[in-house]
Amino acid sequence: TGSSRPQRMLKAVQKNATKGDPKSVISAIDSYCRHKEWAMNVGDDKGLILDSVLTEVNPSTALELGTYCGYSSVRIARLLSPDSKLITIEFNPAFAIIARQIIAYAGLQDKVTLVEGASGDLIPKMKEQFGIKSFDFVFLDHWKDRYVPDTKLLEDCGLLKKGTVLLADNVICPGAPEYLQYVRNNPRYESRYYPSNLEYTKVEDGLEKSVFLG
Ligand SMILES: O=C(NCc1cccc(CNc2ccc3[nH]ncc3c2)c1)c1cc(-c2ccc(F)cc2)cc(O)c1O
Ligand SMILES: [Mg+2]
Repeated sequence: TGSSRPQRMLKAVQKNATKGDPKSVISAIDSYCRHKEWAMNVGDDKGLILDSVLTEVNPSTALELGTYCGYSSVRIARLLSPDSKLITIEFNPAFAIIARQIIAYAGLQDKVTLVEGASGDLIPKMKEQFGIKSFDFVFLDHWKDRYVPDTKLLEDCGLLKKGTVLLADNVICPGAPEYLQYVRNNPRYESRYYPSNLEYTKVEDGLEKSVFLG
C-alpha cells in the first residue's frame, strides 16, 4: 500500500529541513502543506498568533490536546524556557509515530512528552503520572466536540490555576460553537477571539484565548 499523508510530511521534513533546527522544520511543513498537500496543522498564519500568546505566557508547563504530526508541538516547544515542558496527547497511533520523529528531528524531544491515548482518560492521570500541579498553558486542537468536556475535566481535576491560558484552534472552521458559548458566557473565563484563516487557505478561522480566573 502507499504512504500516508503524515508519512509524506515526515519525508518532506527529512528532505528539506535541517536536523536540530525547529524553524526549518516548521518552514518545511508549511511549504509542503501550502504547495503540495494540505494538512490540518495550525499553520503559519494562526501559528504567529500561537507564538505571540506563548511568548506572553512563557509557560513552565504546557499541555497540547491533539498532536497530529507534531507541527504545533515544535512551534510551542521551540519557544519554551530551558526547564519548561510540553505534554502533548495524541489518540491516533499512526499520527503519534510520525509526530515523535518530527519532534526529534527538530531536536525538541527533551522538552516534549508525547502521550498516546484519549484526553478524557489521560487528563485525570496528569497529576499522579507526570507530577503536574497545574498547567500554565493549554492548546486545544483535537476533536472539536471534546473541547468543552475536556475543559470541564481540567477544571474538575484542579489542573487549571488563576491565570492559566487556554488557546483553542478552529473555533470557526470546522468550528467549536459549544466551546465558544462555554468560555464566553462563563464568569470564570476572560475570552478574546483572534481572527485568522484556516491553515494554508483563505477560509476564515481563528483562535480563542481564554484566561481562567480561578
Ligand atoms: O478536526 C481537526 N482536528 C482534530 C482531529 C481530527 C482527526 C483526527 C484526530 C485524532 N487526534 C486526536 C483525537 C482525539 C483526541 N483526544 N485527545 C487527544 C486526541 C487526538 C484529531 C481539524 C480539522 C480541520 C479541518 C478539516 C477539514 C476541513 F475541510 C477544514 C478544517 C482543521 C484543523 O486545524 C483541525 O484541527
Ligand atoms: Mg486545528
